[in-house]
Amino acid sequence: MKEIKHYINGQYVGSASGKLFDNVNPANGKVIAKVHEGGRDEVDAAVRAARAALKGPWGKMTLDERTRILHRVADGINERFEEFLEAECLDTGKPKSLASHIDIPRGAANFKVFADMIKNVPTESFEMATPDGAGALNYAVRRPKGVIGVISPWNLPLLLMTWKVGPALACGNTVVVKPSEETPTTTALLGEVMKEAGVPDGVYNVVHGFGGDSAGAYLTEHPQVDGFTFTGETGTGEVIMKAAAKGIRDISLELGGKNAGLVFADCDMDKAIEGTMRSAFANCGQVCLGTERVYVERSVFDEFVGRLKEAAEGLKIGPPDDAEANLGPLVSLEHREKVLSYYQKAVDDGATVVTGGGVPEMPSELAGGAWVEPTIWTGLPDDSAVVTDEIFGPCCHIRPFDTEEEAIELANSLPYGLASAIWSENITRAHRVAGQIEAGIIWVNSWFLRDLRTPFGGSKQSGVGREGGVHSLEFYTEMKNICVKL
Ligand SMILES: NC(=O)C1=CN([C@@H]2O[C@H](COP(=O)(O)OP(=O)(O)OC[C@H]3O[C@@H](n4cnc5c(N)ncnc54)[C@H](O)[C@@H]3O)[C@@H](O)[C@H]2O)C=CC1
Ligand SMILES: O=C(O)/C=C/C=C(\O)C(=O)O
Repeated sequence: MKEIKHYINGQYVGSASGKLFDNVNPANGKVIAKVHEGGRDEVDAAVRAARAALKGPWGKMTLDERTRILHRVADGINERFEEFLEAECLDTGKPKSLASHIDIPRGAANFKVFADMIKNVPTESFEMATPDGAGALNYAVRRPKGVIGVISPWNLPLLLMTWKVGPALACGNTVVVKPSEETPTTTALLGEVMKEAGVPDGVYNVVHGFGGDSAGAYLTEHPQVDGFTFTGETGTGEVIMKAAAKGIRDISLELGGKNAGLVFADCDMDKAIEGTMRSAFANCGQVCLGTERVYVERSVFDEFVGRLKEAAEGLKIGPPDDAEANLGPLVSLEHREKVLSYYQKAVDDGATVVTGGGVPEMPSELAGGAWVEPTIWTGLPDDSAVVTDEIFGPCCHIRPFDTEEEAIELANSLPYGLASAIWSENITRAHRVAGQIEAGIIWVNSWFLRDLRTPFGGSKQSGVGREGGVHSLEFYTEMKNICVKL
């Protein structure tokens, strides 16, 4: 059986404890690899290697050399595209048609975009007057923050891990990555690409394991890590924030959401259906930006519900290699338990199940997989947990509204504030509503249209800080002002 090891100081190494855990293919429930579980020793070795590399060749490299190497990392991912694709789809079960358009290309782009950005974004300077009339000149310079702890989730494993590692390395930091225990493979494979691209040993380190009382917690408790970037559940974000408080380490947190889609009667209905379909069901609903609450203006409510039902029933459920499949399994049987508990709760709370609500019948070779039906509900009270909790499955609840004010109030009614999608052809209304939604990311007549230069992150309990564009540079560098008296 294949073993997945840590990548520390440029070498693949096993755990001193000899502890291994299973890496399971969620499409059929079969074990595909054994993964080494990191303990404090491995985390400590990785952090030490990262710290040494800061002082070594990486820290001494010119910006030109560093960014050329990061371009080679991106090229290396693209050259091994099929290998990354296969690995990502085995770990997650997601359709290859999806991962080949989103996950793997973005994994490569995350290195190129931030390598180019750090070379081109200027810093500030201010001339000032002084009492002696000679004046002074202030100018800011960026310096790497140091060793960054990267804790990444399982829903878009390569995409979200490199979304952090790309800018961190571009800014001259070194990293220790703790990928999700569910999806370790592409993070491990990236070590080979780093080596081939000429990234010095110790710059990119990976320690596998779980969160609490395992590699994740040991990393956040390690005093020699200078900052943490995390994507995942809000509760985990709180735990990481507490750990980072010791030693006053910086954090960037991209957390849960329960995102609202607002469909106005003046929308282009074809676009609204297509966009809501993607936002509710893409990646089997396992996207933090996804729409789990849909509010539809009453006059088009029945039409919208009918058309979304028809579209959801047209989804093809299947394994990664099925070229026609557009809905894979959930990431694990454990996660399916969580999603199915909400499917049951919806029924208990009096929902009308418009479509789905259960487990699809799959051929015998896939019967052990984490499959669920895409599901739509109407008729739930606003305080049902199905409407207030992040489910992270292929499902949404649709509720009518009567006025713009009511739609805005409903959208803002939860403690989350990650993303929202507004569907209206009245551009004045769209701007007006967008300005009032309490969320970090608003799409108008689109969803998941991503420009990597834009600020990305959540408000309220959906996150702390922004990454993307210059905001990534802000987080991954220390800005220093130098004031020169003339
Ligand atoms: N992209 C997102 O916004 C994601 C949201 N979620 C949400 O979270 C729910 C639970 O899924 P999980 O995989 O358990 O999410 P999680 O937030 O616990 O896991 C994400 C990462 O954090 C690590 N982690 C967990 N506890 C930690 C700790 N105490 N210290 C350091 N690292 C820790 C995990 O090992 C993993 O690498 C999902 O059902 C979904 O609702 C999960 C994954 C991604
Ligand atoms: O950076 C992106 O384009 C996608 C981000 C998605 C998430 O952060 C998520 O699903 O957690």
